[in-house]
Amino acid sequence: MIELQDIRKSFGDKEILKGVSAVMESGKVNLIIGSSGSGKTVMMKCIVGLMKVNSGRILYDNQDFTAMDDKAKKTIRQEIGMLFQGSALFDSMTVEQNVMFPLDMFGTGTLREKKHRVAECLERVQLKDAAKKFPAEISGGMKKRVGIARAIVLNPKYLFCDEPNSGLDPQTSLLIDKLITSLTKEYNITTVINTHDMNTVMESGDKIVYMYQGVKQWEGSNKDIVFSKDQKLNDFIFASEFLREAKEIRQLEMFKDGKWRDQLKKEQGDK
Ligand SMILES: Nc1ncnc2c1ncn2[C@@H]1O[C@H](COP(=O)(O)OP(=O)(O)OP(=O)(O)O)[C@@H](O)[C@H]1O
Repeated sequence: MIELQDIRKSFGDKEILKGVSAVMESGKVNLIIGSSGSGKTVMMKCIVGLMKVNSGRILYDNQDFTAMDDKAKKTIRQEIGMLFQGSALFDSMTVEQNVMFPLDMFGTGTLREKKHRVAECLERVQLKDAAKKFPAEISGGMKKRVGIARAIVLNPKYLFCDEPNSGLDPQTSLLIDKLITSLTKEYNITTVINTHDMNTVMESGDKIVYMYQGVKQWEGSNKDIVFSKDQKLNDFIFASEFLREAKEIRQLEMFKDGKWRDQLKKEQGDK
């Protein structure tokens, strides 16, 4: 679990994060959504320590990351897996060498054990047959899966993914989302995803934090979204006529199923 307590971040006199508090839960895919410039990337960089907050606290499983010395921060960093936008693979290395890289940097164990772990991760993302290929020889979706294998090779407790579906077609995106969700649940990882992808929001959004101009405007799950009355969130998610109609149909279906009672209760607590 990662807890943000009233974090603020400014550049000069421009305040980008205006006191954000949120909980990123373990075993869940926690999504950060919001329009361009709302502060999602700055927030993620603050959480992983690439940027320093001006005030507030960030707790990794109750340990105050913001108050740690460099040595303690390094320990937390070794428990973090990162999937970068565009996969960020090394072009001159094969798929298996790319996945081996974090093990060579931070891992312990013999070469044989490391190779075994790489094979295990490639198997998990169904890329065993591509082990000897170079990034230029595989598709965008496969590159993402290599990125995922590399991100999980050190058994992270925390996984950060920046726009994991950028540049992928909707079907491949769904496969990537499902893979990230199943790994998150299987290994009880606290996964944090920064995304614009509405399919991801609807399919994988166990926990969603919606950012608006540096403020946490709304939080809830993909099921709550259908019943949310937050106008800013609705304008952002259901931007097209088509999606607004789809939302109404979904509400009707839930109404018929009787699922609306729980949602209505939640809605009353919604802004
Ligand atoms: N290093 C920096 N120095 C100054 N301003 C910055 C810096 N990084 C980000 N910003 C500003 O912070 C604001 C939020 O940027 P951020 O990248 O977090 O937005 P975002 O929500 O991730 O947008 P997008 O969806 O387009 O990636 C923007 O106004 C941006 O110009």
